[in-house]
Amino acid sequence: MRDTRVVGDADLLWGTCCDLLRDQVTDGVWKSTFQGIQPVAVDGDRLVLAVPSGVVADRIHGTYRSLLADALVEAHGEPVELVVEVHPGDPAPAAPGPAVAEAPALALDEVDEPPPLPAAPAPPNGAGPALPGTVDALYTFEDFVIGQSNRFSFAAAQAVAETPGRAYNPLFIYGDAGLGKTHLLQSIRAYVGENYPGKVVRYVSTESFLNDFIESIRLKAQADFKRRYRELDVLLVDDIQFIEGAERFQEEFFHTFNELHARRSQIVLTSDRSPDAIATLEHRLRSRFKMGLITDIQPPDVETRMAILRKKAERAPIPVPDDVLAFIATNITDNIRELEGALTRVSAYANLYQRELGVSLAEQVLSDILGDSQSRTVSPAMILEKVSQRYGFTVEEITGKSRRRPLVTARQVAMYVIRELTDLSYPAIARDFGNRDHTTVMHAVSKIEALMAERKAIFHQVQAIVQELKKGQV
Ligand SMILES: Nc1ncnc2c1ncn2[C@@H]1O[C@H](COP(=O)(O)OP(=O)(O)OP(=O)(O)O)[C@@H](O)[C@H]1O
Repeated sequence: MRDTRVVGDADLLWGTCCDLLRDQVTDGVWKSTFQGIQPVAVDGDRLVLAVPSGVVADRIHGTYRSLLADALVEAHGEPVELVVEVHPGDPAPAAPGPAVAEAPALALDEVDEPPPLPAAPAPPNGAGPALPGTVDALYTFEDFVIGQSNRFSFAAAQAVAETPGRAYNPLFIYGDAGLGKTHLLQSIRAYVGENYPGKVVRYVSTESFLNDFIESIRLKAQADFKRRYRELDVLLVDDIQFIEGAERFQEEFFHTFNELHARRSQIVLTSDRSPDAIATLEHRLRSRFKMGLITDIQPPDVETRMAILRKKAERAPIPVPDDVLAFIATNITDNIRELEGALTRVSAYANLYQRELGVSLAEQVLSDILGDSQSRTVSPAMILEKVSQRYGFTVEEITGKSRRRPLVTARQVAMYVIRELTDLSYPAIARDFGNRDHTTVMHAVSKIEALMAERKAIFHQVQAIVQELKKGQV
């Protein structure tokens, strides 16, 4: 039983500790050991954690003992006595729903310990353990701003979430990068998770799906792979255009699709282009993609941009007046990520320096960016080079595996800037950083966003990198 009197503090302490740990372990270790841990209570300097199995408890007492102790000291300010309880099958209380987290798709060279044992018996609905406050929870239908440009896609996504497998099957949503496709997919996942606790949902990026397929062949575990992707009620596949050129995977996906469709499981696909524009898509797969409903998302008009900013401003560190939002919405026109980045910078600056947030301050903070924001194309290579110059690490170090603290910050800044200034999706960025899991990039982006409002050094580093790139100073 969770002690409700002190559990809030425990969540806070453990959440901070997780932020620190997440940067220091591989994705494999994170998922096999730390992700399923739940804070139970904190009492003075004593923290009680629930772990899903004896195996995880052993790892915490053994291999990760000092790592965890250091993170707890840093999070709490002084040493913490740790009590570990084994709670098999304890569902995550703050999980957004029973949806299955993205398949681990472990790149085996990233795992610095033997492949993990299943951490806990899965609850009947297939729920994976989830952490309070994971970035995915940000994406819900409630947070999605509806406008002319996305109304139809939103309505279709909501319809399939409300009646999975009954409305349109498959639903195929396409549109340029950064216009909200991932947001809609994650919203379906959260909605079904909340409203249909019995249904098994899987969200997966096409790259992870493909990795998983390749691994299943390598490990001769195809039966397991089939079970993971075919025994589902809802399959949500992001960025399906990456299936282009992967012939064997197209064949496999064709059979997966047919089986899911035959059992009336809902399939939702997103892509940066229509099925007809995916060049090397097998004919039979193309016709499957077109047999349900196809919707597209266009760049938002100024009212929608304004409304998106207003929504986003609810999470800003200080209130942002409407005229500042209008200034940003009129000056940044076709890229929602850049729109959000501008708001983050302006509100972070006003918060850090306790300045009144008005249009003139916004103009000042964004002056260099606004000059030619539409014209200059910034590539990931240029961003990595710039981050490398500023932090004094080589590009190989920044995209590599070492988890030394200053290097991790440089890496997270690079991920943040790439996400904001280029069209690359989370999985595509993750691939450029040594085939990491895309959730690592999501985590880095939200972490840097938060740090910009708290630490002047980080704010100025990001600001300088973005401005210099925009001015073409490579
Ligand atoms: N209509 C909207 N309302 C609120 N936020 C939005 C909307 N559209 C996009 N966003 C936000 O813009 C950002 C980019 O959206 P998202 O990642 O879903 O784009 P995408 O189309 O999946 O692009 P990519 O495939 O490149 O990742 C996210 O932070 C998302 O929450």
